Amino acid sequence: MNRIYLIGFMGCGKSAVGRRLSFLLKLPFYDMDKEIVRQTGKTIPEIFEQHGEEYFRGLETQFLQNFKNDHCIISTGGGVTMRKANQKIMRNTGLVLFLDAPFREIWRRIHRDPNRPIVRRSTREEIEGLHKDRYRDYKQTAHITIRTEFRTLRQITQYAAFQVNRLKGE
Ligand SMILES: Nc1ncnc2c1ncn2[C@@H]1O[C@H](COP(=O)(O)OP(=O)(O)O)[C@@H](O)[C@H]1O
Ligand SMILES: O=C(O)C1=C[C@@H](OP(=O)(O)O)[C@@H](O)[C@H](O)C1
Ligand SMILES: [Mg+2]
Repeated sequence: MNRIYLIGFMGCGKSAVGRRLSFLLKLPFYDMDKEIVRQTGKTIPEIFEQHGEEYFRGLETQFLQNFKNDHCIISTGGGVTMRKANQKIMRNTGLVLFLDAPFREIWRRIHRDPNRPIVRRSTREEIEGLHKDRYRDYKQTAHITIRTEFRTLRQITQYAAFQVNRLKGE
């Protein structure tokens, strides 16, 4: 339980909250997407275009299987819960926080972002369907669900830190 994983749909705030939470809790921060970009030397869109989504999903699992650091915060990619093996690794090696943001807010944040290949190739309806399809996996993988609606990044970060300290008995 030494790691803190942030899970949730694209645009829910995993990377933004993860960075802030690492500062607040004085823990190292890793963004899974950025680690994959660093390891491959390719952007996420390039990996999708050159190797396909399934190859990218394998890189996510490899990251979780090979990652050795403890006492850190890891912001995952929004699709990491698609594989049960990934769910199991996260639940067994850390505290999993699900950032549960409303779809209309998610769409406002991501619909123009060129760095999310799944958004670029999909309609709003398809992305909303993906959000619905993945919701149960997020809930089942998480130890704690944090609803982000009507909360600022600062409030979400402080609440996440409170929950982490509460569960760690500090
Ligand atoms: N609670 C929030 N309030 C306002 N903006 C937010 C909030 N959470 C995330 N954002 C913004 O939304 C965008 C997507 O956030 P990001 O952390 O990249 O999401 P994820 O890593 O979950 O895909 C970023 O520009 C981020 O600053
Ligand atoms: O939801 C997904 O399948 C994905 C989410 C992305 O990360 P963010 O959730 O940080 O956007 C990134 O891993 C990739 O584009 C696939
Ligand atoms: Mg992110």
